[in-house]
Amino acid sequence: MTRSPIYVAIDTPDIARAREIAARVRNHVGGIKLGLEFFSAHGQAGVREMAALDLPVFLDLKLHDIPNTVAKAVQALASLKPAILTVHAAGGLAMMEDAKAAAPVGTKVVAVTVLTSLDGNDLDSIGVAPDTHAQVERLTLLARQAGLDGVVCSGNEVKAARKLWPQGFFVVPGIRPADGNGHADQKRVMTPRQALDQGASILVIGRPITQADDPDQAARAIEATL
Ligand SMILES: O=C(O)c1cc(=O)[nH]c(=O)n1[C@@H]1O[C@H](COP(=O)(O)O)[C@@H](O)[C@H]1O
Repeated sequence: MTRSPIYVAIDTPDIARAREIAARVRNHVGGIKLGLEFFSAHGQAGVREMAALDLPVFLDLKLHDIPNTVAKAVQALASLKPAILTVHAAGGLAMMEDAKAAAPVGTKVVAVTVLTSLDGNDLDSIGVAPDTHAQVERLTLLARQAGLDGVVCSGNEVKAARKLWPQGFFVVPGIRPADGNGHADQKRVMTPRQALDQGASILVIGRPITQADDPDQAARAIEATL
């Protein structure tokens, strides 16, 4: 049986709730994603507890600092052996190279390009040319040059990015089912089916599953569209 491409983003500081969601959706997802909210509340002990549920763990800490600091942080996380670990591509080439060198064998290190919560106006406001496509493409090439495994981008850019890096691993968040209500803080969104068709390797889906009355049913319904 091939694994589902869905990683469910378990964004909660409540570990009992995190365990409950993971247990309920486990047959309809390929893994769980633990990010800043969960890690800030529970740290490595919490990640180990969730890893005991025996689903691949995507540790999304979006590391972004000078190369030495990021490399040492990756070393400090290495014993967790996450399936996937994130850094920010905007940290630059040397930071990404050093992050990859410090990561355990078997951990995919992927770089966040342009957050899915940003649009062209947001890029302009931080002094970056207001073209999300061009910026994603540029950072994808940089991540490739650094020897990373892939990048994180929205479904809108994944086709163009994959063209630049056919063997890359493409993580796509900002996923909203067609019948869902509201994008919340996400600006560049796409349906699960479209994102896969455009070249996503995996889909990161949080609130459409975790905030549903029945997370298992929500995951199942999304899986049925794939
Ligand atoms: O790296 C990520 O996973 C990520 C990158 C990005 O550009 N946008 C983005 O939303 N994410 C993460 O994907 C998840 C999206 O959650 P929902 O909007 O609830 O589906 C969150 O855990 C975010 O931290």
